Amino acid sequence: MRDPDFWEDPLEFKPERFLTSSRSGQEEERNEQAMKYLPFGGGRRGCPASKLSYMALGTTIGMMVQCFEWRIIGEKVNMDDRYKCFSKTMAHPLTLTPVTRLSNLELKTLVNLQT
Ligand code: HEM
Repeated sequence: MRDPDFWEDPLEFKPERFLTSSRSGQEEERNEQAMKYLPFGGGRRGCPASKLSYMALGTTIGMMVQCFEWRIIGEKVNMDDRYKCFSKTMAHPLTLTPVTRLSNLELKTLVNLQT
């Protein structure tokens, strides 16, 4: 994932690196980018729910951050990784404890708004 042969500044958080131009003549660049980032697989057996998931992810992550403080064990997250089958995974699985930021009343209101 963080291989400098494939990524410029591999250790920097740069989500804009996945933005591609929609202008014609950039198809090769778009295809290359598409093969670098494959959270939903690709081709005929790629995830059929990728668009649904992208829509849900923003809300889900937003609520996780807004409603909970995520406590870790220790001072900082160990980002070492290792290969597991075909993909990389965390060498030391992350354990988090969610601590609500909201009062019970606020939580109930939020749940009611969503149903
Ligand atoms: C963040 C959420 C999700 C991720 C990261 C994800 C990722 C994946 C990946 C990597 C594959 C294998 C693709 C391949 O072999 O090339 C896959 C397949 C599949 N996913 Fe998802 N998926 C997500 C959500 C969902 C949801 C919400 C559904 C259903 C509502 C779903 C339904 C499927 C199905 C049916 C397949 C099998 C497609 C096939 O074999 O033809 N996925 N998904």
